[in-house]
Amino acid sequence: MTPPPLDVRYIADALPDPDTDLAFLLDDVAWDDRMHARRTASFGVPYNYSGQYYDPAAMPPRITAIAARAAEYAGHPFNNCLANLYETGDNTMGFHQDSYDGLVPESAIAIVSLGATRPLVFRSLDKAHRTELALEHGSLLLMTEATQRAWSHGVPRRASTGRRVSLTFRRFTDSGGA
Ligand SMILES: O=C(O)CCC(=O)C(=O)O
Ligand SMILES: [Fe+2]
Repeated sequence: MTPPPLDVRYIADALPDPDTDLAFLLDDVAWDDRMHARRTASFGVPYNYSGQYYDPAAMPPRITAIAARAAEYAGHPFNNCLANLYETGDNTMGFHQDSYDGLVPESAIAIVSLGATRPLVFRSLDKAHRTELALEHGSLLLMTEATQRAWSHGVPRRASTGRRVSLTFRRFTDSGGA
């Protein structure tokens, strides 16, 4: 059986100063504890993510700069950043497809990774195919809407690993995500 096309683009070393970015995110972000699997924070336009409502929040300049870098690779701007903090290997993200409700059609979703390398596992919807990408410190991953339709993705539990932050950037329409 041929797997559906996995239309993703991985760029290693996409950021000029990932160590300082990581320190900023660990020290200065007010992380939200409403989710059990990991801590989160949202910047930019309001967002209904995984059953939680996130108020609009100004993007700190450091995140705006990362968004601009992601925009160069994606070819369009982003107006929301959903940040995920994985403090240990017990912090996870279950298999899911990112919703395009409220997003600009054909826009990319970008994942910037900082800290410990964790695999992002892609599974075809029929579960017949599985592939994984190691998301390294300072990397950027771009995913298309077609990929969300054919594959789910998740960050599984790991026995022993260090802290990781992911920043997921989305481009909402003016009527938005909430
Ligand atoms: O932490 C990651 O790399 C995955 C993030 C993700 O899939 C999401 O926020 O929808
Ligand atoms: Fe996702």
